[in-house]
Amino acid sequence: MEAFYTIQGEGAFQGHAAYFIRLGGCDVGCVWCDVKESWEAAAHPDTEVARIVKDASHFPARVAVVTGGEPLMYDLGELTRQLKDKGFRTHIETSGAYPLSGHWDWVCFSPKKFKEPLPEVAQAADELKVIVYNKSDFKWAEKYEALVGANCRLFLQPEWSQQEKVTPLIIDYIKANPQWQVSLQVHKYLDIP
Ligand SMILES: C[S@@+](CC[C@H](N)C(=O)[O-])C[C@H]1O[C@@H](n2cnc3c(N)ncnc32)[C@H](O)[C@@H]1O
Ligand SMILES: Nc1nc2[nH]cc(C(=O)O)c2c(=O)[nH]1
Ligand code: SF4
Ligand SMILES: [Mg+2]
Repeated sequence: MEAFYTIQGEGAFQGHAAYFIRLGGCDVGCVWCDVKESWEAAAHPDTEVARIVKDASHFPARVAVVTGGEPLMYDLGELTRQLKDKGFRTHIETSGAYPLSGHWDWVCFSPKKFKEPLPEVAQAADELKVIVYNKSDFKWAEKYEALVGANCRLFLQPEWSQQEKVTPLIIDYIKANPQWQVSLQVHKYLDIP
């Protein structure tokens, strides 16, 4: 759908320069999704994997973040192979609703109530990032905390439109459950992609 060089705004790599590769297509249907224009894969032109990787190589950072849409709707073996050949660390942002494919240095798993995630993705997660839209999402976070591995980093991220309401709840929750960290979408505050 698009690719852009920016600062990772969320989670464990927040603040690091990275090349984002956004794949079109998603049927998870999050009511608050901040890239609904990505949902319809056919609305975006196909791009050759080699073209994507060549474009990425023009920038100095060697972290590529594959996102979407839901990137695991595709077999990501070839894309990640070519990125690794060019020296990139490969990171993925996924809801975990489709089987894991590709070779990843970092898996950010953000499970959604709108489409059941697969346990194999929870097991592979390096980072669990739960979006908090209302207070029922803390129970949802705990459900997935129990499914990820022992070394998985744990983040709670306010849903953008609800941040004034839910950020104070997140702060109280993390003070009581210090294994969790807060993740803010800093690119939105910085007004960068
Ligand atoms: C647009 S999604 C694309 C990747 C994948 N479909 C997923 O949901 O993980 C990228 C990240 O943005 C988060 N996100 C989407 N809409 C959001 C919103 N309104 N507020 C906060 N985070 C949001 C998702 O949870 C995910 O972690
Ligand atoms: N700067 C920036 N950081 C991000 N982290 C995850 C994003 C995503 O949409 O997957 C994202 C994004 O869209 N922009
Ligand atoms: S899974 Fe990701 S891309 Fe799909 S609707 Fe939800 S937030 Fe948007
Ligand atoms: Mg985004």
